[in-house]
Amino acid sequence: MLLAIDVGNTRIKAAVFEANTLFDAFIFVKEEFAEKIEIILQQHPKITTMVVASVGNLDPSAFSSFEKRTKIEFISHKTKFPFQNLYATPNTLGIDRMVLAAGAVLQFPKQNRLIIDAGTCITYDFVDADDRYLGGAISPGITLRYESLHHFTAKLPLLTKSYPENFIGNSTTESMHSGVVNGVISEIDSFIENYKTRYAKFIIILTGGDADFLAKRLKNTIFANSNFLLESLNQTFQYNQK
Ligand SMILES: Nc1ncnc2c1ncn2[C@@H]1O[C@H](COP(=O)(O)OP(=O)(O)O)[C@@H](O)[C@H]1O
Ligand SMILES: CC(C)(COP(=O)(O)O)[C@@H](O)C(=O)NCCC(=O)O
Ligand SMILES: [K+]
Repeated sequence: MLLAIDVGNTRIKAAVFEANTLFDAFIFVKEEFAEKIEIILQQHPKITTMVVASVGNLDPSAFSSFEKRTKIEFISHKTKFPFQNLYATPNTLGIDRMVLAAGAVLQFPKQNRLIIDAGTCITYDFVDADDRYLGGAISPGITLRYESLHHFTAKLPLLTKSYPENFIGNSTTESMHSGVVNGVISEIDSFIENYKTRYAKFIIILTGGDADFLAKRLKNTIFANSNFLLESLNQTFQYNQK
């Protein structure tokens, strides 16, 4: 069994896989890391390998106490990926974005793919049908937008995300919800429309902590899967074993 671990900028996500089947999934913060991994290893003693993709600031030494019990594979820029990377700065490309692109290629062969990861940041990644990774976009995620409205102003409160009742916000809180939530929805819909002017056909994968919240409000047909990064980590590992 394999434990896939995705260290994002807000939370750590982990999932236990046997071949392509996901058995169990966990979400926690970095302060809970050692304790949670210990519990997962006790619950699933057949885990032989941990596969890690990190863009967060968890110190790699956090893994050292588990080294004797399982193999630990860190996905890095040196890992083999199933696409040609056309990013002008491949060494600064987020490992999470590379793993998402790999998962899209392995799960959806021979087609154009747009992957949208609505996490701390919203990332857009495009891999064409010839398996060329072209790049995409990075914008602030939903919670980051609420936090920055509060942090960089004197008068705006810190709100938790909520669907606006009206498009035209008729109070401070409604204006903020409309600005953040309708803003993100408009951004994603309009990015997709923009890709459509360049590519006649592509599949869209939506993932990240806000995927389910956003999926029901988006215009385009989208394949929402909050475990897509973890599944892609498992597949990237298998691809490297071949
Ligand atoms: N319990 C939660 N705690 C924190 N963020 C959450 C939670 N549930 C949903 N979210 C949303 O998930 C987003 C973070 O997504 P996630 O994929 O975990 O980020 P990252 O991979 O960057 O750590 C935030 O914008 C937030 O709105
Ligand atoms: C853009 C990101 C901060 C997104 O992180 P996340 O929202 O998944 O926590 C991460 O992919 C990253 O640090 N990227 C490096 C820059 C780049 O991809 O070009
Ligand atoms: K992201």
